Amino acid sequence: MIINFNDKLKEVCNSIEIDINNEQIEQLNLFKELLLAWNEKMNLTAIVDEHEIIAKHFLDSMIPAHLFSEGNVIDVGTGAGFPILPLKILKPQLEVYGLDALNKRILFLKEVSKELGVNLNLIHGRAEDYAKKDVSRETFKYATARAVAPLNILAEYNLPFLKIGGEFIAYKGSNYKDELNESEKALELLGGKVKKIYDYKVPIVEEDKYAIVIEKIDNTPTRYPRKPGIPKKRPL
Ligand SMILES: C[S@@+](CC[C@H](N)C(=O)[O-])C[C@H]1O[C@@H](n2cnc3c(N)ncnc32)[C@H](O)[C@@H]1O
Repeated sequence: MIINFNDKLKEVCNSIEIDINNEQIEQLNLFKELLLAWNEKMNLTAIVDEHEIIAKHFLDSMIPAHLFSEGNVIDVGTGAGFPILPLKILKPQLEVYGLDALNKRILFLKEVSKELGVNLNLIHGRAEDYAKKDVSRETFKYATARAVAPLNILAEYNLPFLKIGGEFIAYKGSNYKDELNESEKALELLGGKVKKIYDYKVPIVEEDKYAIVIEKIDNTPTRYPRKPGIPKKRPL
């Protein structure tokens, strides 16, 4: 099977009614090339097959882009930049932040954003620490997370960053219903409420995915997030 990346990018953008121009297509291509090249030297992603990288990283990150309008977004556990970098390329009006506990991934993203000419703010640190800081606490319109932790843990990482009315958009797989059931208490404690669930299929791999949109309806009590490691060890 031969996949034409550019055709897939156009197809996906067409289906979500977002315009994509040649410059954006070039940026996504360059990002893919840099990811493939750097991944040979350091562990950026466990997925190595190019078709899977296109589908599971790029297209999966892009399809929910229409859920974002404008404002600032923090991607918690951004890793090699998914979903935040494809989102920024598709929606340049977003002010984007990528946070990760692993510095080598942040260094990779510094290099990529420089090469692409994209303004991506990068923070090396843990969500539990960064969400306590005045500069970041309850200051974001959107928070995202993909492949980082189950939803009850993610809620404690992400909801403290949001201002009231903001949205946490969690990229999830078919296990999302169980994760949602186990997150009821966490959402209530942290000031979140499920607003909608957007379901989609990732082309090429034909995988069912779900973007869970959780609205921040109340301030998060200052005791959350708890100390680094505690949300994972003792989920709410
Ligand atoms: C499996 S990777 C996923 C990366 C990317 N979001 C994706 O979808 O490809 C998970 C990332 O989350 C980061 N991470 C996990 N817990 C974190 C925390 N508490 N604070 C910041 N980063 C965290 C890890 O360092 C890792 O880079």
